[in-house]
Amino acid sequence: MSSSPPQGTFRPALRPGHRYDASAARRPILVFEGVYKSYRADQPVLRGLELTIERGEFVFITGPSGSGKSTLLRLVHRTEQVDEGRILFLGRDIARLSVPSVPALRRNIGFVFQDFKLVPSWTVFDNVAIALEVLGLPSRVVRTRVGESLERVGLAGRGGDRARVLSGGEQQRVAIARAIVGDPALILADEPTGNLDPQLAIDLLGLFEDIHEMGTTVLFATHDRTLLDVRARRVVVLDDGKATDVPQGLGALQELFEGESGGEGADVQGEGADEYVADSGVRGPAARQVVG
Ligand SMILES: Nc1ncnc2c1ncn2[C@@H]1O[C@H](COP(=O)(O)OP(=O)(O)OP(=O)(O)O)[C@@H](O)[C@H]1O
Repeated sequence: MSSSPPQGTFRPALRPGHRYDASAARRPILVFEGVYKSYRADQPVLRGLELTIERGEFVFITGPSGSGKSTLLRLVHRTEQVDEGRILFLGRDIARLSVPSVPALRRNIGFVFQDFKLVPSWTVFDNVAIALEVLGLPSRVVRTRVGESLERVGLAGRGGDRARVLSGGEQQRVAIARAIVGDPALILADEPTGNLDPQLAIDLLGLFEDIHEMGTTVLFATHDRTLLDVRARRVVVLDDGKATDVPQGLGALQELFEGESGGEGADVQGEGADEYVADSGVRGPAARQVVG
């Protein structure tokens, strides 16, 4: 049922035309119930995964390479579909959302990728603005909100620069600005610091923490042990297709990380526009502009 939200509250809108659902806003933001996912029948990735994320949490998702961290995030974003089980976003089963409702889901979710997925030849401003332009917002609103977002990530005044002239850390800040410009309830970050040196990685983590402080739920997938040690946070380990909470300070992470070699390389300047548009469920003239 739709009604007016109290001032300053989160406005979940999971169906086109439904601007606010008061009961949805009280539910855990994400519940995984018996989730199974495999890409090949003989290699299941998630096997009956159970996990609840409350609104306002900051949760690290970690685990060995290939344990399914990216898969889990992609299932939430409906880039992949569960084989069995349910993922409830504010009480609604993501797998059961109709195709026209998927963009509404994604409007509530910002996604930050390891390889940034910027368009190198575009300006910083345009790389962020695209997330709002595809929603058809007036250019005056887009200008204001992009300016605010760039300020939040420490890039005020850089809007006119081409993305390709920015450092890796700055490019990831642009990607974060793009993820938050729509004021999402949830940020999914998939190894967002994997291409950055250790100090930059810690700086970037601080930025995600600032965003979290403003009320956004953050799911941060990483196998960078250093980041997990920066501050006591909820840490969920994926292994054998299941999710387990790791008690802080019990040395459990030590065992997990033995033999792990840290982040993998990726193409920083990779052509990201097509994937971003595809991932965003963006269609229509703006999408053609991006892809073209
Ligand atoms: N689109 C796909 N098609 C086939 N197999 C896939 C696909 N995506 C992932 N996989 C496989 O599923 C498993 C889990 O991959 P995923 O990328 O989710 O793990 P991860 O924990 O994020 O790994 P990493 O830490 O190395 O990034 C891996 O064995 C991977 O090869």
